[in-house]
Amino acid sequence: MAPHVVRWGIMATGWIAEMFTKDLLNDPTLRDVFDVAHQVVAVASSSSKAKAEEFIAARGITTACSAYGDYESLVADPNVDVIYVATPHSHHYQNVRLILEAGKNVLCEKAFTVNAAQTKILVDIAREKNLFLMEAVWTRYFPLSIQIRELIQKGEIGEVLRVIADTSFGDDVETKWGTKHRMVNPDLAGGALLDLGIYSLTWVFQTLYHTLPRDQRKAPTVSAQVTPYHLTGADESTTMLLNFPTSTPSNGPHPKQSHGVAMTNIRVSTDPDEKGSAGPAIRIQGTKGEIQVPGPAFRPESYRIVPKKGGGEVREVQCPFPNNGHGMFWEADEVARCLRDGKKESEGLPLDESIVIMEVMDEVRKQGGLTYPQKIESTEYPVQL
Ligand SMILES: NC(=O)C1=CN([C@@H]2O[C@H](COP(=O)(O)OP(=O)(O)OC[C@H]3O[C@@H](n4cnc5c(N)ncnc54)[C@H](OP(=O)(O)O)[C@@H]3O)[C@@H](O)[C@H]2O)C=CC1
Ligand SMILES: O=C1OC[C@@H](O)[C@H](O)[C@H]1O
Repeated sequence: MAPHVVRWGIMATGWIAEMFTKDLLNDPTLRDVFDVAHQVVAVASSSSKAKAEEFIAARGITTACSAYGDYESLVADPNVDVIYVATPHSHHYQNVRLILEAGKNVLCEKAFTVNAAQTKILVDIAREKNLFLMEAVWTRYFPLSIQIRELIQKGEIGEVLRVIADTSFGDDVETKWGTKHRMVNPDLAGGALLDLGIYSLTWVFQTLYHTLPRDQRKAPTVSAQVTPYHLTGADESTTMLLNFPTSTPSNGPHPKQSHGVAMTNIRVSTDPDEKGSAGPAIRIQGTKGEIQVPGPAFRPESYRIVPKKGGGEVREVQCPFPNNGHGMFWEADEVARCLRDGKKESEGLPLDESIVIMEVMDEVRKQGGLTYPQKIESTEYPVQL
């Protein structure tokens, strides 16, 4: 049977838009996907039409593809099924709302928005208008993540009681990021938490929360420490301790709760010598053993199942990225299947889970005194940023 083809519009022409588009153009059959396929039919740049044209040419797109010099024209294009939003997180609320108001489906880069209030409004609008909406947390859709979630659900490592996840870059922050780059610029909702901490939280949530039946998923309590970057006030280091209550009785005498330790830092690294000497970026610890995942947390290539002493051999599982892909095609395949099947959200990251994670980040920011300019925290629409 012919694959279901989804027609994509790309909003913005920066780094991740390039990576995502390359993956859309990667032949799905080379990753054993035969039921869906992708076409890039429009690209919009807020800078100029020429920039969108250059992007299309540089990606080698030879099928019909419109170039727009503003985002409004993209959302009005009747040929587009779904728009991928690749602007800085400061702009996601305004951009996604523009798309939803125009009646189109959306895949929006992480972090979904600046705060939970913005996410909730977008979710409400998508639901009211019966549109598809998904936060583009690509890591969730890797076969590696799916396998690990299934192993946990099958009880491979027993009851999971603690997860430690780190997503940290050991950068010379002043030299590498200065004050204007989106990584550290408060006007663009910069900082470690929203950019990288979301991956540590993804690991904590996809193992301790998402693996439970929906009616047993409960928001965690949070305690956090935040260190501001002295030049801009955006966070350069955030450490979070999450406590998840569980409603099911434990299989032993231990307490009915699990802990997540989610860390992010842009001055010290998960992997300082880039040889893995520091050990796994993620440890998922259960009563029968643990699963270890070498970093980076956003794009791991392997994992290890380490049974408790006497429980069997250590097993190493490699999860390569087919055809030199970046790995974003798996989330795109998920979007295509949801659209084909008439689903309005993805099971891999339901909208209510995105909201809970945004609420956790709100609480972390509150405890750490991390604020952004009112203009980008606002739920007002439309606002020119
Ligand atoms: N999933 C992943 O692995 C990754 C996700 N990301 C996420 O993607 C988003 C974009 O990141 P990235 O591509 O690295 O960023 P870039 O700065 O490379 O690109 C952002 C693009 O957004 C558009 N834009 C619109 N308004 C502004 C503005 N005021 N300032 C800057 N850019 C603007 C520009 O495109 P134009 O001029 O064409 O409109 C710009 O090129 C972020 O939310 C980030 O968290 C980033 C990296 C990796
Ligand atoms: O989402 C991301 O993942 C990859 C990192 O290199 C990037 O800074 C971040 O935005």
